[in-house]
Amino acid sequence: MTIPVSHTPASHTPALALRDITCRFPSPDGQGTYTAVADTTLVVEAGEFVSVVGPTGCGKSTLLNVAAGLLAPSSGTVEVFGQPMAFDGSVNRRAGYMFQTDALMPWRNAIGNVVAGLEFRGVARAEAVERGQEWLRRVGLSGFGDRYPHQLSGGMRKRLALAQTLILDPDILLMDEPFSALDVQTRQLMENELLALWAANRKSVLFITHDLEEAIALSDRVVALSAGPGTHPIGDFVIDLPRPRDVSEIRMDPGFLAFHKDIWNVMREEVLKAYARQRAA
Ligand SMILES: Nc1ncnc2c1ncn2[C@@H]1O[C@H](COP(=O)(O)OP(=O)(O)OP(=O)(O)O)[C@@H](O)[C@H]1O
Repeated sequence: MTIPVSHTPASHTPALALRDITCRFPSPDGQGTYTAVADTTLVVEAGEFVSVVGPTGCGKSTLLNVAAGLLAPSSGTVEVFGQPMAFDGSVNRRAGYMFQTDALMPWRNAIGNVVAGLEFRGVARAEAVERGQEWLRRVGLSGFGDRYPHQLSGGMRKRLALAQTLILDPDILLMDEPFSALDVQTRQLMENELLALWAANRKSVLFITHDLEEAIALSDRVVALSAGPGTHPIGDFVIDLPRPRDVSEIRMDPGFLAFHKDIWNVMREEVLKAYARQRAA
């Protein structure tokens, strides 16, 4: 007998759905509360690459932390593939993370870093190493397995961190300005590598960046946020530029320039507001 698992086709269930999220923090003077994010709904469909852009300090990382299960919103709900997130101290187990600063362990060599997550999950050493070598190959680091993080360049460390995240085969990738510390050329190489890996095995991606060009070059959709307080989406743009994309070539595409103009028109005032507030603080 065949038991139906679900009546809802998987493609109709978003990978990630943040609904009516508000996040308040104690205000810096300790006298009241600061509403960083207000009534924000953000949905990432299965297999979709969504970038969130917004002025500095607007609440991008706050939203990512909510999606990761690391921060309980003051109000609102989060669903991961249709399952409500409990915010009971457990993180979003369907997600892998990549932050601005990588999470490499300096005392482990490259292969040791790549397999760490598998080992924590109880995968036998031999199998973990075999899969780790395969991932080092995929990110162009075969032959570097015995190097320690300090012996690798910034770009190599990023590729290692990417392998460390992807080896666990997360359904959702949460990325917070992962390439912002890299020089422009290395950054574009990494962005292309990320797109190639994503195209090979469509994960759902929520990518935070303050760089509008990076957002347009990578994404299926770009969500622009207002300045804080009370940050909320002010624009949602479907980026229907052709794929596969080369991030440096796509920047010359007239369609790219049109998206840049449209989104920047929406963001300009918010960026100026955030800048003025930071100067006044
Ligand atoms: N744990 C916290 N306690 C108090 N205030 C916080 C906390 N986390 C974030 N904030 C405030 O919420 C606002 C949004 O911060 P967040 O880091 O999410 O912004 P961001 O858009 O990621 O910034 P950036 O572009 O500079 O990385 C800021 O004003 C920040 O000071």
